[in-house]
Amino acid sequence: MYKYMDDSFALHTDLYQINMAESYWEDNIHTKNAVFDLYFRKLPFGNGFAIFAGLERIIDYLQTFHFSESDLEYLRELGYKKDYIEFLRSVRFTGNVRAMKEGEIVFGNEPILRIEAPLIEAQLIETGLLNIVNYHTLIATKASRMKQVAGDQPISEFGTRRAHEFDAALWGTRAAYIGGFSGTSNVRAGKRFGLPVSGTHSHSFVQAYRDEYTAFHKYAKRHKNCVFLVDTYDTLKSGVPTAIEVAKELAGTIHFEGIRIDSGDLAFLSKEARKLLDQAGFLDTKIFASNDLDEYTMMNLKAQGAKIDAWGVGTKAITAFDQPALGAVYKLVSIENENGQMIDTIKISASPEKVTTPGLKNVYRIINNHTKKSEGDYITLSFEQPEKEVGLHMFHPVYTYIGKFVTNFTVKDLHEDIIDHGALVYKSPSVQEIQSYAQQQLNLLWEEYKRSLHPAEYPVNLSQACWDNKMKNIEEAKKHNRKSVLV
Ligand SMILES: Nc1ncnc2c1ncn2[C@@H]1O[C@H](COP(=O)(O)OP(=O)(O)OP(=O)(O)O)[C@@H](O)[C@H]1O
Ligand SMILES: O=P(O)(O)OC[C@H]1O[C@H](OP(=O)(O)OP(=O)(O)O)[C@H](O)[C@@H]1O
Ligand SMILES: O=C(O)c1cccnc1
Repeated sequence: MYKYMDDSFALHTDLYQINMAESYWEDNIHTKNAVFDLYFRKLPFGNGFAIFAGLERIIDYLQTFHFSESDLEYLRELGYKKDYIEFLRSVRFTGNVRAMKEGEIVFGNEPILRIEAPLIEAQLIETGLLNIVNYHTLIATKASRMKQVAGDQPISEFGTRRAHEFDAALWGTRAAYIGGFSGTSNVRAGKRFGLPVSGTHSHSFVQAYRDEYTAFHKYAKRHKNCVFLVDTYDTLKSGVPTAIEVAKELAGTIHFEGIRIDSGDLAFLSKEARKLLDQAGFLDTKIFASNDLDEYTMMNLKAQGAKIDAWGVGTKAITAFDQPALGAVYKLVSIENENGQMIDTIKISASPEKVTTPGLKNVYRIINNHTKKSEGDYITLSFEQPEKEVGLHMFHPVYTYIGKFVTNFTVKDLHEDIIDHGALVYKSPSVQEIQSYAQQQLNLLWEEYKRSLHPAEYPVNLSQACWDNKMKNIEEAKKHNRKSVLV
């Protein structure tokens, strides 16, 4: 139907990247070494932290990066010249990637990924990287807010039908699992990522058999573990009593795992349903709740004493309903000059939080040996060795008078080597490992940073050298550009 095959991700980018790349190539600066930082500025959902996700997909994207024949043909049709197109044919990602592990707890203004690569390569991958990190990290973070409320109770991911198309459903499900969900209803995600899959049944199933008694019996005939949906007609007068009746009739042949309530007053109905189940002797039969749930409704239901044991969450998690974008950015922080030396670069802005932090940098988590809790994150220039310091002066990067002197600490380098000169040097963990890594890392945080409402601001500090370098770059940028917006 369409003229071209969709057979690579190289054109999954903005046109301006292809145009800038052409100028770099024409000007013969395309092979200059460049360093870009990928980070977001502001935590989403008013949360006190975010959970990084998406690295596995990034690795795949970078490892397979190439322009296919149909990509090149299309670029020819758009009017790009033959010599540039011939050059693009050979482009692969040959640079270095240092990144946080998936499941890492991450905060604003710290590089999640650091790309060091020939300028043209680093430029061409910007849009793809941001597209991945922005969505995966947003969903993992949203899911973790719900997990905070659910505690030990399982949350099933039900969102595929409401997600923004196929990719978002598949990878969003994975991200939700990383954030703490217990499994998914998406069978493809189960197959692809090894996620636990589970399911109940729908209202249409009951409607198809007309009455609940027949529907539950038919379901039980082929399925040992039964969670009956009880709200098709009347939850307390019909759904729950019928589920109990069928479970009693089939005692010994099925496991009456639970009932699901999907409408009405979930607090009231779950409490009444619990009474009915207990009276019938089904003390271990669980009550599942679903229906447009999010962390606020879940918290409220708990506060009302709802007798809910497990949650099904779709729309509000998979679409990051209350904040649809993370706003991660990708900024050039250093580039090779005509003499082959790396020079730092800066983007100035009137708002201090938008001024970039120049230089090749590392990010460390400073863990207090006594409390085993994090004192904050510490961004240094790459030559610094904070692990060798006896004390660190950690201060706010904008309000520099806010600070502390930290001793007796352990330094955790938050970046791992992922790709080295184009070669993969990192083995992606399983999603289960990533999920438990995220939960473990949260233990490093004081509760003040983890509460879902008005959390305290976690310190993300610059080392003195990094801060001095930033100030020097600001001064130089002002000198070189008299029209600078910064006065
Ligand atoms: N006790 C409760 N406290 C707070 N929110 C609740 C409570 N019970 C249900 N909700 C939430 O209220 C929202 C709307 O539920 P409501 O009962 O108005 O519609 P509904 O049950 O979906 O109706 P429908 O029958 O059309 O599906 C849902 O997000 C649901 O999760
Ligand atoms: O409410 P969400 O958090 O988005 O979770 C997904 C919803 O999808 C289903 O409803 P739907 O009305 O689509 O189908 P059903 O007939 O199975 O209830 C399910 O019952 C959930 O309510
Ligand atoms: O298994 C379920 O109960 C389910 C799956 C997807 C959407 N809503 C419910």
